[in-house]
Amino acid sequence: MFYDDNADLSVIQGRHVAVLGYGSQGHAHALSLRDSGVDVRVGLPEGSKSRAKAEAQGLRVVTPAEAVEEADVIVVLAPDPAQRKLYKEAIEPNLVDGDALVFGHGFNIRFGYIKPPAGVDVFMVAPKGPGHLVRREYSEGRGVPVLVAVEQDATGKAWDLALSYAKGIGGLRAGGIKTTFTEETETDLFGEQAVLCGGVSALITAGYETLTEAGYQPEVAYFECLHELKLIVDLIYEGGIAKQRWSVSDTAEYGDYVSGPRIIDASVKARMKEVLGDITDGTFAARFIADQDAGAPEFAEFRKKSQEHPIEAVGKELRGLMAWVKSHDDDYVEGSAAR
Ligand SMILES: NC(=O)C1=CN([C@@H]2O[C@H](COP(=O)(O)OP(=O)(O)OC[C@H]3O[C@@H](n4cnc5c(N)ncnc54)[C@H](OP(=O)(O)O)[C@@H]3O)[C@@H](O)[C@H]2O)C=CC1
Ligand SMILES: CC[C@](O)(C(C)=O)C(=O)O
Ligand SMILES: [Mg+2]
Ligand SMILES: [Mg+2]
Repeated sequence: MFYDDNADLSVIQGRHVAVLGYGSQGHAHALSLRDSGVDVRVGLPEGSKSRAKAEAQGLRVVTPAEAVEEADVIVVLAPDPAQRKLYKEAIEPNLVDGDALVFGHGFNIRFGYIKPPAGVDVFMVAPKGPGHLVRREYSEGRGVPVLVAVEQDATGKAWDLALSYAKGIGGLRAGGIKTTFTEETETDLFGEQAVLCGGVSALITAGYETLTEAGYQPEVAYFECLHELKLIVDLIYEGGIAKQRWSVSDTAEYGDYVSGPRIIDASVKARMKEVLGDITDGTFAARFIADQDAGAPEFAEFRKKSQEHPIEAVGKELRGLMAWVKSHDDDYVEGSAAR
């Protein structure tokens, strides 16, 4: 594990950084690096709706090509499917030997959509958390753990720079782990699909549907299967699964042992292995990129269907009645997954 004492902030402070993209991760990296005393400019296309936000937050915005030309550390934080074209059009023509190309996730390198030239450093600092929380934690003096990998060390100094960058966004306050682009990409895609996003969303929805279809009140089902999850996860975050079992009733703990494995049984684990297989052999990446290249019709349909689920309407109403449950993010539009 790497912590703040293992990195020298002056390394990244001595470079010129271009953050391309100002979404979930882009705004967090750009603002936290700026607050860590680093020279940062943001690269966004003319007409990008993020331009006004970055400027309002005190950052200088230029086009991606101008940003790459000015800088010697180029951070690729546009959406994964947009990175290939961004690289071809704005990054590759303006890269010079000695520059560093930085990623927040290894997708485009792991699946071969981007192939950097030999003379540049290529590294990754991948926060293990959503960008809005990466920024929130940094601002509150804490951090989100990061995975750090060097794919290409052209200058012989890529590790020092990568760790310095990780310190600049607050990642080494929480801890950094050395990894590879392959390990980060495959575990990250698996985690978000099987557990953190796909698995949890499907579990919540199935629980809610089971209760409401049996005639229980939707509001009771929402509190039981969604709202209380945060309170339970807070205990797991603080003290592992054991602490959750320490706080819940013996009735709940016994029911956990009896019924948990009936829900998440060996067949679920077998399907998790299939999901991991689709990730490692490139099936998932190819399906995602093909849909994006076709204008994302499958993605749009998935989003529409999930946003129309009754759990979202019930949740909106109930959250509106709890003054303390409010979004920390001014630009979040209630009920929409789109950024
Ligand atoms: N979201 C997360 O929390 C995490 C993301 N990552 C990784 O970080 C990277 C960025 O993901 P994320 O933050 O979700 O991305 P977002 O979807 O939030 O990125 C959107 C931003 O990118 C801009 N953008 C879109 N196209 C371009 C382009 N061609 N050139 C420059 N900017 C562009 C958008 O501008 P506009 O407003 O005009 O659309 C917007 O500012 C990915 O590699 C992802 O896997 C890693 C860990 C967690
Ligand atoms: C869990 C989703 C994630 O991998 C993340 C926030 O870490 C992502 O790609 O957004
Ligand atoms: Mg992740
Ligand atoms: Mg991810």
